[in-house]
Amino acid sequence: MRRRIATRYTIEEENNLGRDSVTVRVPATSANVGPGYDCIGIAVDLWSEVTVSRCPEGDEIGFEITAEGEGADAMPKDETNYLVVGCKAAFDTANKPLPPLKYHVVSRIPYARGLGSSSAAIVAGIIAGLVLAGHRLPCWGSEALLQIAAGIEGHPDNVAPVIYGGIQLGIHNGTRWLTERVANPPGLQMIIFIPDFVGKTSDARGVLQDTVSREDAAFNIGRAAFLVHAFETNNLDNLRWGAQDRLHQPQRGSKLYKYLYPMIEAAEKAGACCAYLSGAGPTVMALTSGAAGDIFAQREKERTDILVAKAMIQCAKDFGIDGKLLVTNVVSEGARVVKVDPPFSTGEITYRDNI
Ligand SMILES: Nc1ncnc2c1ncn2[C@@H]1O[C@H](COP(=O)(O)OP(=O)(O)O)[C@@H](O)[C@H]1O
Ligand SMILES: N[C@@H](CCOP(=O)(O)O)C(=O)O
Repeated sequence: MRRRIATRYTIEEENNLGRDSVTVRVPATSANVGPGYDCIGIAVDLWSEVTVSRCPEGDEIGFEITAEGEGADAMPKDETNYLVVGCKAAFDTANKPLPPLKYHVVSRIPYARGLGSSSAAIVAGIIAGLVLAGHRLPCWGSEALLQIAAGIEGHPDNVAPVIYGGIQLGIHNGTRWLTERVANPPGLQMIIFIPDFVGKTSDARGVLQDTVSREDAAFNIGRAAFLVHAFETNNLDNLRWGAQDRLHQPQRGSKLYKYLYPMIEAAEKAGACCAYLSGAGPTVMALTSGAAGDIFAQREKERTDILVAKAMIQCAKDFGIDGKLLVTNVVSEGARVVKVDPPFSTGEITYRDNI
């Protein structure tokens, strides 16, 4: 049963009290957009939900992680799970000991496929921990949540869009992580081929050389500028050039994912604005434009998603790779609390979803 916090507290005081249970929704993300290795990422309209609750008094099981959906069996069920790592970081920040907690994940983000399941878990854990601990972070100008999350993950291209949604440009300025939102052109769709096999980011980072030539660096700088300009000006024809990369795709393509360049070529030939390796792979992401409102209400001859999807599926077949094809959108909103006990809403103020 939902308990309410006694009315002797002001709303501000009440919101800073710890909670018993919280549910956080976190989006998938597509990092390394084209040349944006370790810095440009996009939030994907595909969400997991994590509930973290304090163990009730007298509970004999104590700490527990349960999961359903994508990667439910494979994900760690001990303190190495990023949900716990994130939650612990939040309690550390609040200067409070981590209490025994129960974690339940409804996982819809494909596990270790290049769609940011690990960053989603880190951010969900941090937000859940902050709410349970009743601790508020400064955000405007200092973006403390980003500092904690990127500090754990080591790069901002997944965690920034998980937190803020949309298309994010993240850097480290030597002291702290910064991220900025880039315009999300209306009608952009994501056509995503997700192979059935796992590709761990740690392994895929291992195939990259430590140095790059001046020519390749210049190539990527120009492409990254073109990419951001294309998003900002809605000049989607330029995404084709803006998504080209020499920093990680050629290495990962030749050593790990032979289908990568043929699939990019097939998607672009079928009408995609661009295609690239999502995160560290094995997923391939194609972006198409022209979705007007709900795509199912749009005339098929005006849609490119079906042709691009078919071309990517055919390419996977040619390479003997099983997988699934998902069509979804860029999402402008990031992680959020969807349920909390006791709730934040009072008799006076009701928050979205009545949380
Ligand atoms: N809650 C979690 N969800 C997903 N991955 C987790 C979680 N906790 C720890 N991990 C680790 O993160 C790895 C997945 O991350 P990664 O290889 O970067 O792929 P992804 O692209 O899905 O983020 C797993 O192999 C696992 O070792
Ligand atoms: N910049 C990182 C991105 C990893 O993304 P993921 O979704 O595969 O975890 C890298 O290339 O290693």
